[in-house]
Amino acid sequence: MTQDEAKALVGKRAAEMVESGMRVGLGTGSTSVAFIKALGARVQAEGLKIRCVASSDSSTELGRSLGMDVVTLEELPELDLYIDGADEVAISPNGEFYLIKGGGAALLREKIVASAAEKFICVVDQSKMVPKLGKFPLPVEIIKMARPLVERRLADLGLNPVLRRKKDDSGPVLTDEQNYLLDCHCGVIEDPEETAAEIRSIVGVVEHGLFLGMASKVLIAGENGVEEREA
Ligand SMILES: O=C[C@H](O)[C@H](O)[C@H](O)COP(=O)(O)O
Repeated sequence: MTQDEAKALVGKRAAEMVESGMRVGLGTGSTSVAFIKALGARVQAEGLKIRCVASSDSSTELGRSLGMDVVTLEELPELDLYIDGADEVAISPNGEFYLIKGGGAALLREKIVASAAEKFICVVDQSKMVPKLGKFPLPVEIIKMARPLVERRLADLGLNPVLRRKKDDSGPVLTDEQNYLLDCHCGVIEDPEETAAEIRSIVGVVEHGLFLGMASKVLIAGENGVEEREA
């Protein structure tokens, strides 16, 4: 199975978990695109009645293009379910899911929408499962003018921050909230709770990509189909 096939499979399985009447948070990234497409297909084929809030402008546009009712968090402040991908998933010593998110620059809105939901189901392919977080650079969203200060503080913590630039190198990536991203090449994160607290304490940091204990279920697509794991 290719990675794209795995994403399509897990996206479809997640879409099957949505019931009519639900208020649903839409994630961002390629796995979430597979989920949103599968959910849109159900809305069109079955007339599923759902209302959604999306975690990025791109997911808002995709959902609406598929005929889904995508509104703002102001209009729909409480959600039943949030479904989104991750860049890495590890299991903490006490059985919680630890995630790194933000590879698609949407971590801030993702954390906000996930926090508004009663339940967060994470959808990944097998390649995202790791024993410990940190191979994938940890994204940190920062206020633009604070960059020199935050970079220095993150470097002092040994987190090796690098400003994320556009693929064509025409300038820094801006998030939907018009902030910069620093990707921290920290290597293995031994204590994610401590790292999260250290990063959070730096003035100018808006949010970081550690989602600790937020997802209650992870759907993992692999050669044998989709495995479900509960926290
Ligand atoms: O900012 C983006 C998100 O956190 C994505 O959910 C994450 O990067 C995973 O994306 P993908 O499903 O494309 O691997």
